Amino acid sequence: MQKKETFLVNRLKSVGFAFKGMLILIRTEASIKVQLFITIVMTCAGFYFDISKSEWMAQFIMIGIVMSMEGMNTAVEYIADFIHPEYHKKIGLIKDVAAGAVFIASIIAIIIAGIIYLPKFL
Ligand SMILES: Nc1ncnc2c1ncn2[C@@H]1O[C@H](COP(=O)(O)OP(=O)(O)OP(=O)(O)O)[C@@H](O)[C@H]1O
Repeated sequence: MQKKETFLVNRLKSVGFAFKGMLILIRTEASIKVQLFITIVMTCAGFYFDISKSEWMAQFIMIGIVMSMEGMNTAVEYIADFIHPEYHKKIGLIKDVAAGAVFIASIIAIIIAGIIYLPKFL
């Protein structure tokens, strides 16, 4: 019983730390702010064009992937700046690759948005 409570308390604490991390991202990262704005716009567009259940799912999956990738990219940037604050070719490469991962997700998100919304204009 004691062990189970400790496990639960630890899980709750982890959720608290994760929530704190999410707030830090929203408060400090310009890209996350932009993505949140895009999320609001796309949600309004979803209601306006009355998109289907599967279109809502595709839209939110892509929003989730892009924003999570952005969060991981920020974490990589923090690690890189912490372990090597000075200029280094390898740090540049590491940051570029992490940013590239966000870029891939963003391109797919734009393609999915095109698949959902372009037919509504044609
Ligand atoms: N210490 C470094 N050494 C070498 N190149 C670096 C270094 N820091 C940044 N760069 C280069 O500058 C680019 C931008 O890095 P920066 O840390 O400013 O990210 P950012 O543009 O602020 O990203 P985000 O908008 O996602 O926060 C990197 O992708 C890399 O090419």
